[in-house]
Amino acid sequence: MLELKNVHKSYTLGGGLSLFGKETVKVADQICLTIEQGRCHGLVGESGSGKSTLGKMILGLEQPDRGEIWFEGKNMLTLSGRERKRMRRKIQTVFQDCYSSLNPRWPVYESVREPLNNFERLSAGEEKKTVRELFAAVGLQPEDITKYPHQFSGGQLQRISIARAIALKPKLIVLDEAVSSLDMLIQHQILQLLDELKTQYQLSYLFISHDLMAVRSISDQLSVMHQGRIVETLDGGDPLSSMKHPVSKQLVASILPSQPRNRSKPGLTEAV
Ligand SMILES: Nc1ncnc2c1ncn2[C@@H]1O[C@H](COP(=O)(O)OP(=O)(O)OP(=O)(O)O)[C@@H](O)[C@H]1O
Repeated sequence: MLELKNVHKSYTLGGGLSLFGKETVKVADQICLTIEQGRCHGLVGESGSGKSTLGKMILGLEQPDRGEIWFEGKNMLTLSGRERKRMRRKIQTVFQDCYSSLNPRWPVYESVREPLNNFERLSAGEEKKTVRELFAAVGLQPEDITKYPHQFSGGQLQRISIARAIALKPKLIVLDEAVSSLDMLIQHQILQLLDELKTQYQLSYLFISHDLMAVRSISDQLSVMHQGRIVETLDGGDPLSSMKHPVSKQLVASILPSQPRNRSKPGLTEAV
């Protein structure tokens, strides 16, 4: 359903006035990645490895320097503006910071209806009914729609961000650190909700996180990123025991086991 073919992206750091001149950083290097319909592809890697940039290129918020991004049989990078807009509604996102998608001065109803208002022609009554249904789908009460963001907990706000993301019945959702700011229990509940919605709406996810355990718990496939490259992709089985690349093993080693005595020592960097 989504396929990235040999995608490259670099950023040039340092302006013309910089004492150190310009430096080019590769954030996507020969990226090939496939996400099938109804499946969750997890993307894990250390901070700065290029995960978010990859998500932004899929969302059309950043342009690759080279390569192709195919979605439902069309190369997104060669579409006309109108066609791209039509396709883009099928790819939505949920970020870590739910405040960025929810206007603190609006009742949450306004934030969730915004995409419907932009893309669908619904009457006021239909719109309200749809928003109420979306709230129920993410486990919130229909009467919550009149409240403001400050009246919700972090977990409830993330449910509202998810309601907004599924409002246009997308095919793919890019979840960028979507559960990272939540405590373990709420994280578990949101992951469970995402899993249920995946089945209910036949959704595909790109689930980006630095948290290997969260990625492992929801993903059907898992890729490890390091310095702009995908160094390993695992499909099926327990990724923790099948990982072979030194970077992946280092990620596994960095998970704190419940018994401190069993913690492995980090320090695989020299093998990378
Ligand atoms: N707009 C930009 N201009 C210049 N450099 C950028 C820009 N966006 C990201 N970068 C750099 O690109 C690299 C990859 O960033 P990116 O946010 O994609 O990594 P990440 O793996 O998602 O990290 P994190 O887990 O910390 O969010 C980093 O070195 C970052 O500083």
